[in-house]
Amino acid sequence: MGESGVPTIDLQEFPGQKLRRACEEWGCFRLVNHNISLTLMADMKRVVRSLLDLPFDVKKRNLDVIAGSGYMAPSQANPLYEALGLYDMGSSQAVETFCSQLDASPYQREVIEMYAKAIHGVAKDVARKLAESLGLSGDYFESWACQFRINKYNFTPETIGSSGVQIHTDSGFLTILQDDENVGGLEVMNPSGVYVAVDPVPGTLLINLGDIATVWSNGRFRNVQHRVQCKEATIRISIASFLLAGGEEVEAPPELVDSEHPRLYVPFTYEDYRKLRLATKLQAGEALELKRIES
Ligand SMILES: O=C(O)CCC(=O)C(=O)O
Ligand SMILES: [Fe+2]
Repeated sequence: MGESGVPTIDLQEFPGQKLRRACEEWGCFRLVNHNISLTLMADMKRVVRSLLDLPFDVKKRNLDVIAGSGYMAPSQANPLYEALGLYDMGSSQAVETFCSQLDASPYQREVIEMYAKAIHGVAKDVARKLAESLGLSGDYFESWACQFRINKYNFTPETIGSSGVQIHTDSGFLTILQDDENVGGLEVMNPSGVYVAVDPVPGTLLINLGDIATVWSNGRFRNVQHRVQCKEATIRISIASFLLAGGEEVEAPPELVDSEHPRLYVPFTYEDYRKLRLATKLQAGEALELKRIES
């Protein structure tokens, strides 16, 4: 366990019970022994930083493919935050388009392609282990879409103490976060409902479960609320990869539904859910209440 109490999961062990508890109680955990090389993580961080340093006119060429998937400029809600994004990172065509929009060099393309492939693999591997921890086996996640977002926080001495990204849950199934290995600021809600700082641990990845994980597990897994606060006067960079959902309606597998665990949510498509979150501005998982089956 780290400073904040966030559980640590070793992907090379057979983490079944520990993994399940982490997902039920926290909805997040630190992943160690994940098979992404430290070199690739460091190379990717440098590439991402230089893309986010591009002029505004170039960054805004990174258009939405689905709502909110492209460039996000600093906004009234999150004035210190901007992001570039890519949908779907499992598609080499989409990776190619993203790189072309940003005039990425052949070297930068190569790093992005390698990282996208490797992280997509880890995302599916972790998802499979989550299912196994609930006693399920099978290829649920093979064709699920994966969104990629690189985040920059323009922190300065004047902004210390203010918000970097407001409280939210991630909307998809799970997120793999390569958080800034030097600059802290991420906070997650612990099982007692208190925000705790997640200090950087170089070489590891952080997994956050989102709203779709709660639906898919029929309420067993927690969609962790989190936020980013400015604590240091330094640019902060993070790389988020979101395993979202499949193209069909999202619903808990029948094995997770019985008389003691009646189905909690009406089946819905991820696309509809994403629109619902945007339209209602319910960003912290509350939109799920609108999908609950009345009991
Ligand atoms: O930058 C971070 O550490 C967190 C980013 C985040 O929560 C997100 O991209 O959804
Ligand atoms: Fe998030």
